[in-house]
Amino acid sequence: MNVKNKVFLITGAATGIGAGITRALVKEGAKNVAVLDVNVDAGEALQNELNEKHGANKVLFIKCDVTQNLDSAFDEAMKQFGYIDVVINNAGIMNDAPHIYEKEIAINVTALITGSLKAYNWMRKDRDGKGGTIINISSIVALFQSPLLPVYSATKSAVLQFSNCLGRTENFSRTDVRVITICFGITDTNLIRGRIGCIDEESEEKMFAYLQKCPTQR
Ligand SMILES: NC(=O)c1ccc[n+]([C@@H]2O[C@H](COP(=O)([O-])OP(=O)(O)OC[C@H]3O[C@@H](n4cnc5c(N)ncnc54)[C@H](O)[C@@H]3O)[C@@H](O)[C@H]2O)c1
Ligand SMILES: CCCCC[C@H](O)/C=C/C=C\C=C\C=C\[C@@H](O)[C@@H](O)CCCC(=O)O
Repeated sequence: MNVKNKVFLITGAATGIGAGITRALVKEGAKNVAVLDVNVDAGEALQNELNEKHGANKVLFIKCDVTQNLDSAFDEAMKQFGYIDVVINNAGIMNDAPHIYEKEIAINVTALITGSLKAYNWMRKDRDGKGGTIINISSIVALFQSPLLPVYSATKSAVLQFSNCLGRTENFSRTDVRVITICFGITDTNLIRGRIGCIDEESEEKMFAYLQKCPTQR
């Protein structure tokens, strides 16, 4: 994809993969990037770092919990930049613990679908838009059965299936909106550091031991 002079919105981009994508986009000549995240300190630090390096107002941090104020945060980005060419739904957590998994589904699935449909309705050329691209972040665990992360894996399979269905040729040909899914493998970010909540203690111990052996932990 040629990113030059394009406007991007990316959720969960204050740290990790999203922050890495943001850095790469501005380096490659993106016009603007709206960074949405709940982590205000990291989001503002990224905004300030990249604006100092690449020019004022290149990156705009907007505080956003994708389960609470996604709609108004997307509207704020649109108001600031006038159009969004590419929306990247990247915000995600990995925690299958009994008291957290519903939040995991809300962030990884519900908010991602809400963000995709909002972007789709903005961009579709059969509704006054000018086309665009939606990129949804899934995982390699969408593609095989991982015994240690059943809920997280289900959320990432849901992302893949939803995105592939929305992006089908029948939809693309009338809307000019491309929908792309990226299934990352293990990547060294906060997501895989420390202990990860699992469905029970046995799984949590196995997960901890597994991650200790990963090259990213060395
Ligand atoms: N790291 C990996 O191994 C890996 C592999 C495959 C896919 N992924 C996916 O990549 C995406 C990014 O994860 P990462 O590895 O960079 O982890 P990360 O924890 O560094 O980044 C996730 C970001 O999402 C933000 N976030 C969390 N909840 C939010 C909410 N409710 N609203 C707004 N922002 C919120 C966090 O503040 C954080 O900045 C996730 O969807 C994750 O599932 C990660
Ligand atoms: C395990 C880290 C999860 C990171 C999630 C991210 O989205 C990417 C994941 C990529 C690969 C994950 C592999 C997971 C494998 C484990 O579920 C399990 O199969 C390993 C077996 C360990 C054991 O049972 O002792």
